[in-house]
Amino acid sequence: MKIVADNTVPYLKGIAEPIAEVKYLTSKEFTPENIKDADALIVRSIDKCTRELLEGSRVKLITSATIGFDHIDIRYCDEAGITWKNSPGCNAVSVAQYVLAGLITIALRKGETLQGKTIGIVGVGHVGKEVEKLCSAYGMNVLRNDPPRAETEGEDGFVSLETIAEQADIVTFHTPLTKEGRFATRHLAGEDFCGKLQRKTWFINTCRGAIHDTEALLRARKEGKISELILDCWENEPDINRELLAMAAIATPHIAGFSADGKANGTRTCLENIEKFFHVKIDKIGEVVPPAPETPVIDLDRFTGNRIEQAILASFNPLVADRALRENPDRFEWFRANYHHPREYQAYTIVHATPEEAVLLQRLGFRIR
Ligand SMILES: NC(=O)C1=CN([C@@H]2O[C@H](COP(=O)(O)OP(=O)(O)OC[C@H]3O[C@@H](n4cnc5c(N)ncnc54)[C@H](O)[C@@H]3O)[C@@H](O)[C@H]2O)C=CC1
Ligand SMILES: O=C(O)C(=O)[C@H](O)COP(=O)(O)O
Repeated sequence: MKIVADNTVPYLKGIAEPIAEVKYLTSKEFTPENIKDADALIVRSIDKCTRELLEGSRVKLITSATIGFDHIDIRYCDEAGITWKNSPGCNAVSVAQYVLAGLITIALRKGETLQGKTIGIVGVGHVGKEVEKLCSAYGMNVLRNDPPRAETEGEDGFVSLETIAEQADIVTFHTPLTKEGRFATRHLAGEDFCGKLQRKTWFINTCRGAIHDTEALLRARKEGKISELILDCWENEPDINRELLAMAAIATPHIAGFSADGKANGTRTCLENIEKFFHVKIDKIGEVVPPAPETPVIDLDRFTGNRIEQAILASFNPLVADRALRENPDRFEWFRANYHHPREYQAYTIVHATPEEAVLLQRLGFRIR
């Protein structure tokens, strides 16, 4: 069997080699010529799996180490008999931890507390549910919007997008990017939505750039309808809008889902998909694990104030990627390919927590000693 894999999928090299010939390519090298004799492709969101790439190839399976699959032309794949798979939920916790870290960063900067603020979550799937878990545990009120779920499960527990615009202090988007159908999300955060914002909203996009309309966002920010922007996803990545970058409170190069844990989950899922599809056994899958954190113990006595918040930011601080991107916006994709993947809370043990601190930190996912 022959596998062609993106050479920036972490923890993959050497794992499938016992059962397949594996060729590693950069995203640019994903050309019809280079993939034509592959049985399976292991891809990331930067590898566009289009008709142009796939037509005439012998590819039978495309497996993406990502949650999103808007880079795969699924209509063409279905037509051509190519099975495609994403990695549902692989980095959902990572995105939720990014959102909480971003909110804490801004709250500390403004001298405000998040407790008691209302966050509106648009799209309550794998990621949205994790965001809800963390924000509720941290003491925030949650409004949930998910029309496809409301339609199948009933309206209870869900509100309209209009209610979110009017009542939420913070709005965070966690939908897939879809361009057609009743629930299409392209430019969901456009003129209409931004026009309805009532509360000098903090706006977060960590799903896909095109769910917001850049011009509408810029206008809402200038008019004060949006007071804080946390942007991980941008229209036209990697060529991002520089004015929006300058206006964002936190700006990162699409790394919200880039925890080491999430990356390992994505890689493992791809390998499991290959096992199932080709009826093979990849013995080394168990070796796909994230490395231990450099400092696995977080001592709260190290911090003079805001000890819980400082512990959270010690595990992941979005300002590191933010500063790098602002200094070199042209290196958007380079930062993503050369990112130092942080571990999630579960990899850290907290010491010297008071009983109250321990309860909250444990609820967020940290270990306590
Ligand atoms: N920045 C990053 O690094 C990452 C970004 N993502 C993005 O986040 C997206 C969501 O991920 P998951 O939660 O795992 O997906 P999911 O499929 O588990 O959940 C998406 C939810 O959005 C809902 N939805 C669909 N259309 C909607 C609409 N018009 N309005 C409101 N809700 C709508 C769906 O019903 C579903 O419950 C992914 O498709 C991906 O594009 C995911 C991981 C990392
Ligand atoms: O999982 C997704 O969906 C994402 O957006 C990923 O975090 C993007 O990961 P890469 O495709 O850049 O590896």
